[in-house]
Amino acid sequence: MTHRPDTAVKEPAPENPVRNPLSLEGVTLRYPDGERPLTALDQVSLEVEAGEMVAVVGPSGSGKSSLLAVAATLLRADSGRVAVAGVDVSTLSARQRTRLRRERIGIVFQQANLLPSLTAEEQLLAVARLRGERLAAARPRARQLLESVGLESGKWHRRPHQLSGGERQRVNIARALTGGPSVLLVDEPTSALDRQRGEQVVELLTEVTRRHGTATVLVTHDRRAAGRAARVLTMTDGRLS
Ligand SMILES: Nc1ncnc2c1ncn2[C@@H]1O[C@H](COP(=O)(O)OP(=O)(O)OP(=O)(O)O)[C@@H](O)[C@H]1O
Repeated sequence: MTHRPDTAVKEPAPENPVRNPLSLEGVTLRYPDGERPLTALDQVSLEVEAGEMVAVVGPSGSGKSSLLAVAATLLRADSGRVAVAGVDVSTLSARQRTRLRRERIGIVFQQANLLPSLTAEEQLLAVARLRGERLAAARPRARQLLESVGLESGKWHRRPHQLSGGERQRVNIARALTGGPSVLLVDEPTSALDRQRGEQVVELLTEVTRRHGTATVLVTHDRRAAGRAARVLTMTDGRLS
């Protein structure tokens, strides 16, 4: 059986993107570390526009993942302002932050953190269900997304262990796009992949950013991958330049 995407289901219109999808102003983040707290982010400011991909490079321990965690509203900044889709996240309750994250932010981690017992399609449906979507609407959208990230329809019913690393990362990206996010945060998506597959995934991210109009932040050690971004910023000891 072949699965044809329902062409009546539209992607979020990139021509009508959210204004100010992601903005960080003078953000500082400290972790408790013995006597003196460790400053992981030091007055970091960053604005990413809809349809723009910004790469963040820098040595290990410089604060790249911390930046993503703060932008994802998973960690609260000690000072400064983080706004997602124009909303200052410090004004929100924990519940409102979770909702904002579900509705506005797509997150792609280093390893594709897929649920082992679910098929590719079910990974996306599980997210749609959390968002309260009906299966009848969610299924065609899930299939459209899987198709748009280049996963062949014959593989939509495979579980993660039956997919290659590159295919898993495609499912991971499709899952992150399920809610039609304004912001896409991506942490080292190529680290588990060989060079060719890594390049394909970065190519896919540039395409997704353009087509879905996301404000994308790509954290990577890979200078070549970073070169595909509109801007490349460097993190050094918690400072972004
Ligand atoms: N939960 C934590 N508690 C205390 N210190 C932490 C915690 N998480 C990270 N750090 C420290 O904060 C600094 C920044 O870490 P972060 O993970 O953001 O760096 P990174 O640039 O993403 O590194 P890598 O490239 O190795 O993933 C490091 O010095 C790290 O040891």
